[in-house]
Amino acid sequence: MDIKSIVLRQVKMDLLHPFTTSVGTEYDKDFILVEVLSKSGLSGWGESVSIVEPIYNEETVQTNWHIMSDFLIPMLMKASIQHPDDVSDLFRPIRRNFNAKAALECAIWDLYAKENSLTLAKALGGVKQQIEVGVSVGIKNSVDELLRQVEGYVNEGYKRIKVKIKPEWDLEIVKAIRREFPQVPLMADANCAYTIEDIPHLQQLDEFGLTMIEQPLDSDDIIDHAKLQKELQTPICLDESIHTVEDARKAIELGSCKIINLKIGRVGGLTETKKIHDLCESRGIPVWCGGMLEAGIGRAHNIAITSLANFTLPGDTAPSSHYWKKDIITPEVKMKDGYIEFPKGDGIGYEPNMKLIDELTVVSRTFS
Ligand SMILES: O=C(O)CCC(=O)c1ccccc1C(=O)O
Ligand SMILES: [Mg+2]
Repeated sequence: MDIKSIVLRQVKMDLLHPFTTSVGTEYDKDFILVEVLSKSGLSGWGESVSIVEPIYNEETVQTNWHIMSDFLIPMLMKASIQHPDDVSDLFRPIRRNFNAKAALECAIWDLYAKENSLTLAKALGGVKQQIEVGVSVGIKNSVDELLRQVEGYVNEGYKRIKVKIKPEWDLEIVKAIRREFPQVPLMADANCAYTIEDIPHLQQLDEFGLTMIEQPLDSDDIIDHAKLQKELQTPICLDESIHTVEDARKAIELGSCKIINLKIGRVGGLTETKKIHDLCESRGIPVWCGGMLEAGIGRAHNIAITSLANFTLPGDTAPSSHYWKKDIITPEVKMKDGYIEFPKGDGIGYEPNMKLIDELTVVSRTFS
């Protein structure tokens, strides 16, 4: 693969609705778009999931800009890349910084698929034709506000509802949702809001038939997750704790989870995502694709990876209109009866809307 230049753009978009989790509220999104241009005249695109504050993980837009500009891009420009799988090996000397690595690696994957006239899903070894879509519902000001939103999502056809929980916003809301929607596939995501002292409290969730509880305990604690899982009927799904295939292996062997949420950004790219997917498949652990409120480019990568066989649970891959007045790709991602169809075009299969991207760009830098 012959890389001619790489463009970083920091863009800013307003979210249609603020999104609140146990760690904070996002009103808008500043994030980095990566464009890798080849000598053959094609462009591959990637999007970093980092936000301005280091509250989901330790990375931010600024740390990404630094790590990409000063380390990762110089490495890429010097290397000879035969296949996108080479990129994660190339980046290995740089510790962590998973979101930064993933944004570049995703752009290389898109470029590779385009150079070989393949959809990204096909290039990744995907087999599915359409994907089931779930929705992640943030913390609200009142139970009634939450219930009316859930009702709207159920009517729109989402295949699974995920609610954000934290102490004081958990048992009451799950109970209220179950009362009105006894059958809806329901799960809860705590974003690390509990401790091992909360075992008796969390056990009270067992009676509501949740498909899983996502990341109840701290991000770097798979030991206590294993203790908790032994005391809970509800399956634990890990999100923040899993960055590598080795993390996944250890968590599975300890019994820290029964399901894994895969986020391309959190694990440093598509190659590592595939490795974790394959490991989970061989150990009987289902996976699903998480979301980080991505704009269209990141969303397109999420859709492509969800085509792999062991993504058997609905993902947080809601359509563009759930997040944005206008998305940065054409066509926008659409959902019909709770499904997203895969795009047919090469690579990510959606075209970046360059006019809109230029309008939203705060700063850009070209490396050649
Ligand atoms: O993109 C989406 O719709 C999922 C939103 C979501 O749950 C989330 C959004 C930002 C940061 C962390 C998470 C999470 O899954 O924990
Ligand atoms: Mg989560």
